[in-house]
Amino acid sequence: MNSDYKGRKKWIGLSYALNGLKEAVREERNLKIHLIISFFVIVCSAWFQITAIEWIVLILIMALVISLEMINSSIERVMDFLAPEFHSSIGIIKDIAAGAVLIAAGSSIVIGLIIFLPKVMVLL
Ligand SMILES: Nc1ncnc2c1ncn2[C@@H]1O[C@H](COP(=O)(O)OP(=O)(O)OP(=O)(O)O)[C@@H](O)[C@H]1O
Repeated sequence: MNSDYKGRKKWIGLSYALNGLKEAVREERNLKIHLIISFFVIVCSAWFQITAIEWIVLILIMALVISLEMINSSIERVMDFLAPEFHSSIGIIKDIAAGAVLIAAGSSIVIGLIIFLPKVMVLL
């Protein structure tokens, strides 16, 4: 019975996580943009028949960007809920979270160029 409860709790936890994902996709504009870009990257990767290592690197960086964007959105909501007033400390907290997304997104552009630029050059 105890293990049955634990099993049910695990699935309930997963449904909460999926609910969070659904909410973020529905409400967060930047996340939608990241998802659309990721979709095009996947299509291009399949078209260029990239190697397994290249797939792994792209999947990791896309997952990092999307995850950080969700954490950034979560921090923004926490701050808006706890401290809706305008304050420079709140601004800095939000800016730092947005900076984390910027680092990952910037790295993803560099990785994309390293992988796809030589393949595109061959076509020209
Ligand atoms: N309460 C506040 N006090 C001070 N500055 C704030 C406050 N709320 C937002 N800001 C500033 O505005 C920026 C954007 O914050 P906002 O909560 O509007 O996020 P957003 O427009 O959804 O941004 P993002 O594009 O990162 O998702 C913050 O990074 C911060 O510099």
